[in-house]
Amino acid sequence: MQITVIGAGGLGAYYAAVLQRSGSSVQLFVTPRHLAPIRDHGIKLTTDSDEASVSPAAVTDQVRDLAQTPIVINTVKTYQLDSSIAATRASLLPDGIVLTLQNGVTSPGRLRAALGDNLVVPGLTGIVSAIESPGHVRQRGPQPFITMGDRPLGEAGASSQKSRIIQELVQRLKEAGVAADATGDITRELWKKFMLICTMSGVGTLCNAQLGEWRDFGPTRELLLQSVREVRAVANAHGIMVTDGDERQIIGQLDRAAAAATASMQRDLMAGHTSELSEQSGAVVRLAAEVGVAVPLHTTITRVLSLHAHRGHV
Ligand SMILES: NC(=O)C1=CN([C@@H]2O[C@H](COP(=O)(O)OP(=O)(O)OC[C@H]3O[C@@H](n4cnc5c(N)ncnc54)[C@H](OP(=O)(O)O)[C@@H]3O)[C@@H](O)[C@H]2O)C=CC1
Ligand SMILES: CC(C)(CO)C(=O)C(=O)O
Repeated sequence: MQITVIGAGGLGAYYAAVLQRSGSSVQLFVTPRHLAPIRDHGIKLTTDSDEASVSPAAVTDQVRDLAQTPIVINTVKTYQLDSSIAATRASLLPDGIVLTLQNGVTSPGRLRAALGDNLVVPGLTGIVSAIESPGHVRQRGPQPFITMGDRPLGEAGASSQKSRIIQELVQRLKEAGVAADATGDITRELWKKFMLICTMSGVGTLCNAQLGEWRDFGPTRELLLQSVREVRAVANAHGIMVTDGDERQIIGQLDRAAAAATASMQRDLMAGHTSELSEQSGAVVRLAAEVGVAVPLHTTITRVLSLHAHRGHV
């Protein structure tokens, strides 16, 4: 099966490599700094137990060179989404699908607005992976997973053609060693992950500490609980049925996560890089305003961290 992956960062290089290695034909669209390393040496994939080099079937940084494929996986960061639209459109067959894997809840709608209806399949991934240098990706920890919608965003009944493509992608990911599935309730799953990531990113950066320190200290643990509750309140006010059980599940995941963990947004802000703040706590604030829900903690996080972003570091 032919699959286009947009972006060769932590997610894109990892998924391009494992899909190509397990027999899919991957076309990889990259920014110029990734082109020569991957074209000349393939993707070097380092995991806790293994090291391999995999050459994608095709790699390019030119939209005009892209072939159309039935599946496009968009892995750029949320603040890079607009710049990736031309390549996403050019690499998609008219009856194909685009899978989004960004953290947050806004990417599927943004891509749908740009590309049109019935193409965009929202998804999320559990993985810890990062680029060591262009062409070299390192994945740590347990087996990655991907959960995706069982139909494109906004499509009422699943069209059999699109359902077939989604099931085929799930199968290809499983063959690549990824725990993949498709669900009829992807919006709820996205919001559950949103509760987790906004808390890790927002409270972690505000505290300027590793997860274990602020999670287990009474006063800042209150912020963890408040953050999860605020995001859930926004979800519920938008009609998304995130439950008490979901809330407990997310708090449990935060409690079990490694004490030394930090979110990528925290690391980005600390390093003075562009961050996903506006699509994490910033999006919580915007989405809360739409439904009249008060989110004082995420408002504070957004305001304080935007100062850090403006200054160039935490
Ligand atoms: N990495 C992880 O462990 C996880 C990440 N996520 C989410 O996944 C998303 C991606 O994260 P991650 O992979 O870590 O981010 P990275 O920054 O590592 O990767 C994004 C890549 O996309 C490239 N890119 C940007 N614009 C374009 C474009 N127009 N065309 C082609 N490529 C482009 C970037 O190029 P350049 O390098 O030149 O900037 C970069 O290599 C984020 O939303 C993140 O929150 C979710 C779960 C886990
Ligand atoms: C879940 C987690 C923390 C893993 O990388 C993440 O998505 C991020 O750092 O942005």
